[in-house]
Amino acid sequence: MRSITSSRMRAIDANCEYLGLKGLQLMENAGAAIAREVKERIGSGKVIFIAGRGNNGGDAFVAARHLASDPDVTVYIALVGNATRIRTDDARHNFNILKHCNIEGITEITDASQLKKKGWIDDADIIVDALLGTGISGKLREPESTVIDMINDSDKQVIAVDVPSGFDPDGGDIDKAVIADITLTFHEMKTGLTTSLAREYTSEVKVVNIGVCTDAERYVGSGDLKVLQKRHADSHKGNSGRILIIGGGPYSGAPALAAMAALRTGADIVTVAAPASVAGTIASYSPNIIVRPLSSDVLCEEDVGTIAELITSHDVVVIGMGLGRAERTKTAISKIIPFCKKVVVDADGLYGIELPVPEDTTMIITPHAGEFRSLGGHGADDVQAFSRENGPTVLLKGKEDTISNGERVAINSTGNAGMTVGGTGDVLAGISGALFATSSPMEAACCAAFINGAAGDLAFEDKGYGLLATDVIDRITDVMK
Ligand SMILES: NC(=O)C1=CN([C@@H]2O[C@H](COP(=O)(O)OP(=O)(O)OC[C@H]3O[C@@H](n4cnc5c(N)ncnc54)[C@H](O)[C@@H]3O)[C@@H](O)[C@H]2O)[C@H](O)CC1
Ligand SMILES: [K+]
Repeated sequence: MRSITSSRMRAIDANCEYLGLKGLQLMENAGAAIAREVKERIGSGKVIFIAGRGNNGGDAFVAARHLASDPDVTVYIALVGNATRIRTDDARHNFNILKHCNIEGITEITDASQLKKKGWIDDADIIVDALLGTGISGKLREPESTVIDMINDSDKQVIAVDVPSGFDPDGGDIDKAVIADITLTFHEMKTGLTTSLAREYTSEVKVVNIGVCTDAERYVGSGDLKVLQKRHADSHKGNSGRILIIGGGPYSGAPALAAMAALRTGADIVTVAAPASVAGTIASYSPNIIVRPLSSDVLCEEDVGTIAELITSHDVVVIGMGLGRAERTKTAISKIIPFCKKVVVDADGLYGIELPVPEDTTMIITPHAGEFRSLGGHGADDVQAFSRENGPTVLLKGKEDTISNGERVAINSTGNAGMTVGGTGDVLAGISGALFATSSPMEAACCAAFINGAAGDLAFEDKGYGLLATDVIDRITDVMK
C-alpha cells in the first residue's frame, strides 16, 4: 500500500498553501471527518476530546464544534496545556470559536491529575485522542505521557486523530502510545501505520480524504524545499556531505560547474577526480575545489583502483559530465558504479552504466530525452515504469522535468528556455549530488530540479537569453534561503 512520511506530508501541506489551499480548509475537512466517525460510533452520548496544542488538537476543536450543535451529543474538551500556548494560528482560530458553541465543558490542564479530578474520561462514551499527530518529536514529555496512560487505562472506545498519540508516523521506535480502536489518518496512509507494530496501537486505520489539491502532491513546490532546508538547518556542519565528482577528459568546464554547484548547494567538501590532461585546468577555475588527477587523458580502467579508494572517503559520487564516450571510459564507468553507495549519473556517464542498478548502490540518473532513449526509455509517461524496472530514481529533464522513484511521480515546472545554454545540466547534477548526501534520492532529485530551475528563472530575470550556467550557480543560495 502507498504510504508517506510525515516530512512528505508537511511538504504537501506547504505546497497547498503555495497553491492557495489554506491549512484551515484542510483542518475543517479533517475535523468534520472526526465528527462523523464519533456520531457513527455513539449516535448519542458523551464525547471527550483530548487535544494537544498543535494542529492535531486543532482537528479536535473543529470536530467539537461540529458535534456541539447535535442535541444528542454532549461535548467535553480537555486541552493539554494552556490555551495561550496553542502553537499554530489554525488551531488557535478553531479554539477561539468554541466559546460560541454549545460545549458542556472545556478545561486546560497542565497536570494529568487535573483531568482525573474532572472525571470526564470515566463519564465519556468515547474518547478522541488529538494530543499528538505527525508533529511529535523526541521522548514523550509530561503531562502528555501520563494522559496517554489515562486514555489506555480507561475501557473506553478511542478514535485517534491522524496517528495514535505517541506513535511515530514514520515507523520509528516508540516508548508509549495511545491504543486506539480506529485511527483516522489524513490524505494518505502514513508509513508508520503500515508496520506490524501499528497493529498493537490501532485495530483499524481509515484514510480520510481532506481535499488536498492534486498539484500539491504532483508538482514539486517550495514546500518540498522547506522540508529539505529544515533538515539541513538541523544538521550541524560537517555532515552536509562530501561529494566526489568524476568528470572531464575531452572537456574541463563541465565537472567544474558541477563542483561549484554542489558547493553552493551546501556540500562541505567537493573533490573532482579528472583525467590528468585537464586536472590542472579544472583546479585553476576555483580554489574551492579539490582536484585529484587521474592517469591519462580520458577516464580509463587504470583509474578504477584510485577512484574506488576515493569513494570510501566521500558520501555521494556524481559521474559523467565531460567524460566523453571512449570505449575504455565506458568500461571504467561500469566498473566504478558497483563501488558507489550513492551515485548521480549524468551526461556521458549514462552511456557506461549497466542496468538494473547494482544491489548496494542507490542511483539517481539525470538524462535529457535523447539520453533517456539511449537507455531504453521512451518519454515522461515511461519514467515511473522505467524506474520501477531498472532501479534508479529518474530525473528526466525537459520543459517540465519528470521525476520518479518507481512509486511516485513528480513534475517540476521551474526553469525557462534560456537554460538550454551549455552547462545547466552539469549544475543540476552537482545540486542533485549535494542534496543526495542528506536526502532520499526522490527528495534530492525533486528539489534539485526545483532549485536549478528556480535559480535559472532568477538568472533569466537579470540576463534574459544571455544567461550562463555560472549565473545559475550564483543564484542557488537565493533560492535556498
Ligand atoms: N495535511 C495534513 O496532514 C493536515 C494535518 N493536520 C493535523 O496536523 C497534525 C500535525 O500538526 P503539528 O502542529 O505539526 O503537530 P502535532 O499537533 O502533531 O504535535 C505538535 C504538538 O505536540 C507537542 N509535542 C511534540 N512532541 C512532543 C513530545 N515528545 N512530548 C510532548 N509533547 C510533544 C508539541 O509541543 C506541539 O504542541 C497532523 O497530525 C494532523 O492531525 C491538519 O489539521 C489538517 C491537515
Ligand atoms: K493523535
